[in-house]
Parts: sequence; C-alpha cells; structure tokens
Amino acid sequence: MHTAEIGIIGGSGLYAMPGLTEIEEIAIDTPFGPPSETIVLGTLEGRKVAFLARHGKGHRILPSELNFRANIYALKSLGVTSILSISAVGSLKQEHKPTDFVIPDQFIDRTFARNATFFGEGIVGHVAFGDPVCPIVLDTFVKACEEVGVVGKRGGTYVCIEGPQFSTRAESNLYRSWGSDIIGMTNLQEAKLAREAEISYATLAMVTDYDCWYEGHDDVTVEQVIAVMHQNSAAAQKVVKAAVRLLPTDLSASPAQSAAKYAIMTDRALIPEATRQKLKVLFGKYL
Ligand SMILES: CSC[C@H]1O[C@H](OP(=O)(O)O)[C@H](O)[C@@H]1O
Ligand SMILES: Nc1ncnc2[nH]cnc12
Repeated sequence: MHTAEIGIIGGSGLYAMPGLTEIEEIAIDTPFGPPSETIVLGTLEGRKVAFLARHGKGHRILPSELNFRANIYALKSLGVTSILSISAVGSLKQEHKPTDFVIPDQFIDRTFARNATFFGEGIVGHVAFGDPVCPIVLDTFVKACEEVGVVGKRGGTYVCIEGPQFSTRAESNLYRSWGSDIIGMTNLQEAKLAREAEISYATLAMVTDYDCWYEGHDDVTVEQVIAVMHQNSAAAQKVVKAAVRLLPTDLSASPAQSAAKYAIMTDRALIPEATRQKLKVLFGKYL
C-alpha cells in the first residue's frame, strides 16, 4: 500500500524535488482520469511525501488542460493531509519584486473553462471558501522562508486567469485596481478541490515578473519567467524542504480538515451507487 503524508505540487520550473530518499515512482489512475504525471514517493526530512509535477515532466500540459480533479484525488488516495504548492507568478504591485516569495491567502477567479468540484452526478455539496488557504500551511511557509533567509510575504490576493496568454495591459491594471497582489493560471482550482477533499493547501508563489502594467519594465515573457525561476528554484526547494520539517503533524485545528462535514446537501438515500463508489476516497465517512 503506497501512502504519503504531505503532497508537493511543483509548478513551472520545478519538475522534481531533490533531496528525496527511498524514492518510488508510481502511476495512479483515478475515477477522474490520470493525474499530470507519475507521482514520486519518497522521504524528506523524515516525512513521507508525494511529489507531482503540475504540468508533467517537460512541461506538456496547458493550465486549461490540467486535470485538477485527478491531481488532487490521486494525492488524497495516498492519504495526503496537506499540499505544499509551488508556483511562478507575476507581480501586480511594485513592492513584490521578482525573486520575492508571496504566500497568498485569497483568490480572484478569472477562469472560465475548468472543472473545479468533485460534486455532481447526483450529489450536491457546498464547502465554505471564505478563507481558501490553510492557515497552518501558510504559517509554515512563512516560517520556512524566514529560516532560509528569503523574502516570504504573509498573505495577498492571487488572481487566477485562464491563460495561456498573459494578460492585456487593461486587464493587468484592472486587477491592480482591485488591490490584487499576484497573478497566475493554476492555483485556484487546486485550492478549491483540496478544500473539498479536506486537504490543507497553501502556495509558495515565486514572483518572476511584473506582468505588463509597469512602465519602464519589459512586459512578461516566458523567457523572463524561466530566467528568474532558474535563478531562484534552489531557494524554493530549500523553503519547501524546511516547510516539510516545520509543518505540524496535527492539522486538526485547520478548517480545511473538516471542510466537507456539513457540505453535502443531498438525501443520502438518493445518491446513486456509482457516485457513492466514485467519491468514497473523498467523502466515504459522510456518505
Ligand atoms: C511559464 S509562465 C506561465 C505559467 O507559469 C505558472 O505556472 P505554475 O502555477 O504551474 O507555476 C502560471 O500559472 C502559468 O501556468
Ligand atoms: N504575469 C503572469 N501572468 C500569469 N501567470 C504567470 N506566471 C508567471 N508570471 C505570470
């Protein structure tokens, strides 16, 4: 039986997690299809972790093509109770400079072509999402940044766009007028699905560019994102390693850990057996 306690999802520029020992690579299938990549199980800082490359090895999967449900389900099926996500983001504020880390605590949804719930097919559920990030994982990332000696800002709003194109200048300025801090294409659906799956989730967001709003700075390009990622990926890996060590084993105080307890509206007697079976790993204890 393969198991892990902590899931790590690596984004752009982070397709592997060095430092893992006792490595085993496994292919998992889920009722929602296959996840982005085989999952690398291993031990890091004495804890069992499961690493998943969000876009697959070699960066083959577009943000809109990501099977977020399969990714989160696969980690849940291993017994993961927390997810440390790592992402490249654009900055929407002058004070967030390339190579800074921000650990966002809010999201704004600008996506329109994604499936971001495990509910449906005869079962209706609504989880609370006012505080979309686990405060314990967020706090752990902040402490890990302090320990490693890098800038790690507590909180901020992440605008999640559909992509794959970067934003227009009008859009970028609109998001700035909303007070948003950073911009990316992947994190919101993960946060939603992790919440439904009662997994504690937070993101270590690495600022790679100033998007396209900042006069006198070049507009974002992939070249620029990759250059900053390369410069800073070792720091990101150090922070993740420290976070794995610092993360409390008891996460029961996190609202994420019991998020689905009162979420399910459907009369249990009316839930189709096929749906009940499909969602057993996620909601078995409530069905
Ligand atoms: C390579 S720039 C755009 C790309 O980078 C971010 O990916 P991730 O969140 O997986 O690090 C962004 O969301 C886009 O997918
Ligand atoms: N400016 C940007 N917009 C969207 N996603 C990004 N990922 C990295 N930089 C980005």
